[in-house]
Amino acid sequence: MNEAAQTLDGWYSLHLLYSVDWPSLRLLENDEMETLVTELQDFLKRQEEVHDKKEGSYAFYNITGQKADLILWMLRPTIDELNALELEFNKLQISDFLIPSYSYVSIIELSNYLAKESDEDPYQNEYVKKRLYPEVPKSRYICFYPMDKRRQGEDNWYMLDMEKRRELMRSHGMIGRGYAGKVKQFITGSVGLDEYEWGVTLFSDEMLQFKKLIYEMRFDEVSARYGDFGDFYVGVHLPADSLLSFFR
Ligand code: VOV
Repeated sequence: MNEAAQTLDGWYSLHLLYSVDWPSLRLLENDEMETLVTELQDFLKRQEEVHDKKEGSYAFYNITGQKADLILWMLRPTIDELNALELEFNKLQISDFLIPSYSYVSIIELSNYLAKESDEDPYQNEYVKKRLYPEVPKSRYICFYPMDKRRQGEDNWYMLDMEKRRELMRSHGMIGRGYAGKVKQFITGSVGLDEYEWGVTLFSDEMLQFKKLIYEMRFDEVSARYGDFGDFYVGVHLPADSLLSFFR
């Protein structure tokens, strides 16, 4: 059997995407709208508190285009917590006006392709811990998409030997490093958990940097030959204190 990469697995991840039922929302009286928004703001405040205590993290963005209006991304140590959070969100009044458009279950993942040999327990390494249990930034923009590594005829990622995959991932990493300070990337693995194999969640203060990075990667063999992509979602940060004007 071919050698599988070893993964370090961090927080569980749930991406929830919704479209807003604007015509129904417009029918709400002002006081009803205020109650609904306050309840959602309280939910987001609880997310912020968990984030501050470093017991999880989250992101809330307004999606551009018609595929969805909102993306809520939540990270927690267990899937049970995410399951409970989704239920809590479903019971908020705002959920009566939200139409689910996509969801994605995965886990923050690091592979050992570029890891250095060491006797140290990687889960105790401070750099690794920061990546497995990350603080999601509040950058102005988000870009999220699921993807697979191709398994088609001669182009089968899973049939490449470890050394070849290592070499290819090195080249992938070098391109990514060129965007240090411009784009922050989070890779979540979902083999056996969802339809795609990885989720790519990117943050930047400049939307154009997503296009530049992803375009450059398309010419790299890992993406050019072995990448298959799902739908792309991009959006703008939606701060909790702007929600009343957003929905009204
Ligand atoms: C800021 C950009 C950036 C940087 C620095 C970066 C670096 C790295 C490194 C060093 C590693 C390997 C070790 C690890 O950390 O796991 C990875 C791993 C991975 N990546 Fe990446 N990636 C980036 C960005 C980045 C993008 C934009 C994409 C989407 C590809 C595209 O064409 O749209 C991507 C995909 C992935 C995936 C799916 C994996 C897991 C592959 C697997 O088979 O296991 N990635 N990635």
